[in-house]
Amino acid sequence: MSGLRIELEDVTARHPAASANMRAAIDQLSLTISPGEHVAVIGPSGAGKTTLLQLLGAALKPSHGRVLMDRDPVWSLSTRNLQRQRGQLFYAPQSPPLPPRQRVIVSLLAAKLPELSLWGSIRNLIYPQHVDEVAQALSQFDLKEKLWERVDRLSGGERQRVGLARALLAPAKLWLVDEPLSALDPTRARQAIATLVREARARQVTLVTSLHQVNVATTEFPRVLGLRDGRLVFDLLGPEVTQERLSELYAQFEYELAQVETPHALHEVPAVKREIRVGCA
Ligand SMILES: Nc1ncnc2c1ncn2[C@@H]1O[C@H](COP(=O)(O)OP(=O)(O)OP(=O)(O)O)[C@@H](O)[C@H]1O
Repeated sequence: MSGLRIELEDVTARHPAASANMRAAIDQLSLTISPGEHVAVIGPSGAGKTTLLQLLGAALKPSHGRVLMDRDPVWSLSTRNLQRQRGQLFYAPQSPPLPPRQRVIVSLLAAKLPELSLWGSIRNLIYPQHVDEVAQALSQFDLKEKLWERVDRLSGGERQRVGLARALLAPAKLWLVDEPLSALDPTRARQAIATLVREARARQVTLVTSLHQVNVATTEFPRVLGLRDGRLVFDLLGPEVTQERLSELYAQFEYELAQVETPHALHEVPAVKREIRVGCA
């Protein structure tokens, strides 16, 4: 399966709940992402990173401009064809909405739904299939022992990694991953992103990830987009993202940049920190 080509043509977007006097969340943005490309999106809080991923995933309709997937303008497609296009995407939100009482295995199998028949989907809920495939995906994120665990008995970091492991099961040509490292300590974060990038490359899928960890973006991703106030400040190769460029992008938000761990600090992290445990039943 090869990756999806995706284009934004002069796109402006507002959230339906945003007040009328608020600036557009994405403002006149044009962009082409080639099949199989790996792109990181960085920028201060509120820059529009999540909104950009929602636009790329045809989850938010632009108020102006066009979104094209494999050259098809998605918002001109019939409902059926739009659904078919969406079936080619995998979207991992920052906090994966995993049903609390569900087993991890069932949560991962849900990612396969676009390729399963109705009967296959129902059967999977009652008698989970593809156990080896799910175990393999979990082991990539060091979670193999959690296969039959309930989702609400996982830590925040484990839930986030389960959310990422779902990508490996999805029959998708485009992975859109929103801040995948927010609940992970630096060591786990580095492992998780390396796995994501490696598996995306092996499958030739297009990967777009928003990140707060600037050093991870510039070292792991060949292309880095700098977003601020809904506008593209830069579109550069990873090594071209200099300190000056970052200072410009994060001006007045330097404290966000300061919180991002440096590659040097990464080596100093001695061990995996405890991850926050949430929602224990
Ligand atoms: N559901 C929503 N309703 C109304 N406004 C929204 C909504 N989601 C985001 N916005 C607004 O759109 C703008 C861009 O938000 P977005 O979440 O895309 O930024 P971000 O770069 O992902 O931020 P963060 O790094 O904090 O997650 C912000 O001004 C935000 O307040």
